[in-house]
Amino acid sequence: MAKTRAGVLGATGSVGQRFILLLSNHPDFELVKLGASSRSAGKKYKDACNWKQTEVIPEYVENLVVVECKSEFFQDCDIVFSGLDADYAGEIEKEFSENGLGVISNAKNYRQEPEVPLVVPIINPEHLAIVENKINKAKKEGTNKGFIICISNCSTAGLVAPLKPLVDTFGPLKYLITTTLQAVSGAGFSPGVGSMDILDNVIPYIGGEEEKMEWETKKILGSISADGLSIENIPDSELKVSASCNRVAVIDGHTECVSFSFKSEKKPSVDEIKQCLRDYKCEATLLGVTSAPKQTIHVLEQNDRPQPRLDRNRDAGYAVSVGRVREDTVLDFKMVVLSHNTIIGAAGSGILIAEILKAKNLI
Ligand SMILES: NC(=O)C1=CN([C@@H]2O[C@H](COP(=O)(O)OP(=O)(O)OC[C@H]3O[C@@H](n4cnc5c(N)ncnc54)[C@H](OP(=O)(O)O)[C@@H]3O)[C@@H](O)[C@H]2O)C=CC1
Ligand SMILES: N[C@@H](CC(=O)OP(=O)(O)O)C(=O)O
Repeated sequence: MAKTRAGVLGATGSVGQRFILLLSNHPDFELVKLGASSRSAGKKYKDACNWKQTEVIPEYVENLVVVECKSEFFQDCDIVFSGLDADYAGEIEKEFSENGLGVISNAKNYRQEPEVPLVVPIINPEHLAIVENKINKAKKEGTNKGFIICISNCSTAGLVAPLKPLVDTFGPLKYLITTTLQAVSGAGFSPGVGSMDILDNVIPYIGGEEEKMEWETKKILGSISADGLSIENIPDSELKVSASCNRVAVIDGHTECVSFSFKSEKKPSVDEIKQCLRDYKCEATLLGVTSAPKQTIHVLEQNDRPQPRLDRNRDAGYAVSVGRVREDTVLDFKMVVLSHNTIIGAAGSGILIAEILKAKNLI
């Protein structure tokens, strides 16, 4: 099958670099275009970018010349991934979608639009039906086939991953409380978190993060409207979510301590919860797409797991790890969740979404 031609916006940043690594040597995609700010445009990628990954820059990417983020330069792309700074993503992604391009974005700008799916591909790929409906309509009517799909906030991705199979099996949640320990790569590279701020320290504030977690959870766990064109969030009156977010001196991998209660009086046992998580297979795995995790959720039994350094790369960062599942003295249950913030929390989710779209012949 012919490779799908891909572009990356914000290619020089933390998420952009992850996109490049995940796209290099990918059997389904060919990376053909890199975009960043006018500061980087015109330079070879290796000169424009302050590469901070533990793997080297893929050889063929080093000499690609970075272009400005204008849709006219990306018309040879079948799909565009965005790791743009949110201050600029709004205008740029809009211009791309208005000019016929499909954008899968890590930026927060369009997450709250009801017609834009907010997707954690191992959890709610069914929300992509909105884009499928839009593309089919555009094909039939010869109208603009551009679209935007948003990837969720990275901490929210880890949070909803174990909750969705539990909700599907044991019914809706009523209360949800989470305290996060978030890696520094989540803050990006420009300016990122200074070493004097984070070494020997914990910062108990990440601007806007708690609000995003509390809101996005209700959209991701929400449902598609009857006309198939938008998402209906779980109403605030049905689910109370409280998040407290902290930055810690970890490079990659967000850890979250999560407590929750079901709405129903009839509660599952701890063993039933663990079994439900172990049995869960995401649609990407069932479709057999390239990056799908073999095991979507790893349930760890050791008392001191999951840990970022030891567990973040399970299934190449596309899986989520859950440990310390136990009864809670205030809510029903509590557990610890770990997810790779720049893979399943960001760029990897973008790749997995594109693989699902490709498997369904939508790109
Ligand atoms: N880091 C993470 O774990 C996650 C990040 N996100 C989101 O993804 C996005 C990118 O984050 P991150 O990679 O951390 O950020 P970085 O600061 O590391 O990178 C930002 C990118 O945006 C580009 N850029 C900046 N200004 C402009 C402009 N005016 N026009 C075009 N491009 C511009 C930069 O290019 P240049 O080098 O030329 O300045 C760079 O490529 C953000 O919206 C962030 O909120 C989402 C989930 C997780
Ligand atoms: N705020 C997250 C990363 C991020 O950029 O999130 P969002 O995509 O919601 O802006 C963190 O600091 O770890």
